[in-house]
Amino acid sequence: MKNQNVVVPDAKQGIDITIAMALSKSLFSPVVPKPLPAAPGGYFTITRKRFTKKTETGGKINSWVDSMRDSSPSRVKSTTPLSETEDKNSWIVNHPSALNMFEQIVNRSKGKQIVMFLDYDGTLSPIVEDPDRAFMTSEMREALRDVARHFPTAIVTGRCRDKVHSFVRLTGLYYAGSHGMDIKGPSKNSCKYKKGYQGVFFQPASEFLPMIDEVYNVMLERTKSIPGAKVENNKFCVSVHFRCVEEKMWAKLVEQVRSILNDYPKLRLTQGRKVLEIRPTIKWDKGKALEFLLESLGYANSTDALPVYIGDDRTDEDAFKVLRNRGQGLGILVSKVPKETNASYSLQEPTEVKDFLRRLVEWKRSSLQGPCRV
Ligand SMILES: O=P(O)(O)OC[C@H]1O[C@H](O[C@H]2O[C@H](CO)[C@@H](O)[C@H](O)[C@H]2O)[C@H](O)[C@@H](O)[C@@H]1O
Repeated sequence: MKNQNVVVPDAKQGIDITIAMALSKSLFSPVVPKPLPAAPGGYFTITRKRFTKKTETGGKINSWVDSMRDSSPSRVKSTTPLSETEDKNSWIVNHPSALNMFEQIVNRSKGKQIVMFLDYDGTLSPIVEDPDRAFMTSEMREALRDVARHFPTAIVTGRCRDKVHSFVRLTGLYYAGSHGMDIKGPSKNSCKYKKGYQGVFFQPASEFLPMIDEVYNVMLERTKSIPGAKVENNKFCVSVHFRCVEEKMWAKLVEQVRSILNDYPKLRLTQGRKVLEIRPTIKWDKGKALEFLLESLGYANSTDALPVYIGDDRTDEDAFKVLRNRGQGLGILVSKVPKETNASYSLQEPTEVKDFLRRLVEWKRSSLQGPCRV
């Protein structure tokens, strides 16, 4: 065993690394983030100790495989046994539909600048089997384009930034790829949000690039014998998809990932929707990316902004948590089923996200026109 704590990063060290890298890598970013508080990671992470013990004692690998079955945040657990309908009812009371609560939401934005943060997969595009074909509808693109015309807007995704850009195909937005480890703002000319804007570019994990490339190639090789497994190079992280892998092969897949982690102690493992993600141990996630972007926009500690974050995945919980802890802004979880979440509102699926975005634009347009005059 080379390393004992691959998955749970040393928070203090992570912050130091992040800041040191921000300062030392001569990034073209005009914005260097202040040290951020070490919030607990919101990932589903498996400590190396637990992972190893269970796999090496044989047979216990099932517990890991069990967790793979439930790739999204776990369903709400209650101490009082509730029927499924009651469970769903109480959840929806606590996480009402953002469409039904639209008036309340825009009322909260009075006198504030709404800043939109949107996850990609499962939020702007429906979940599909082939990650390379997770396209947005043209209606969604239109709604997103209109939103970005009226509000500062960022796409925050686990995907490689270039890939998500090729799906979204819109300028004038911030793109935060690789779970926020690759942030690029709009070009100077296409940015309408900030006076004197000089561009934003931030890659807190840049030193991991060669390692991630290596791991991607090794992982490709090691998963060749597992039908349906797909390995995706997301630049600062590697995704190992098991959506199309037969369940009986999951244990083998986990073994392959585990052997990689043994060889690369500076990497950790997290889990998304039917996907295992190998990423650097630095303390950086979608929540940190959200804070960084708010700061870049000039809303670091400001009460003048209302950040709205919409996402469907476990990794989006880091951003929901940041909003909850700041007591500012609102998180909207995209889900058809009750899930444990730090979000305050819900939407069922990407089509509802599109409706919400459209309503925001309509509301903004009508508020710009002001009251009707006769
Ligand atoms: O942060 P996100 O934008 O939600 O990205 C997270 C991962 O999304 C993609 O995988 C997921 O969507 C695929 C297409 O619908 C689906 O086939 C897969 O099962 C999902 O996990 C993407 O391919 C990953 O690289 C992202 O990390």
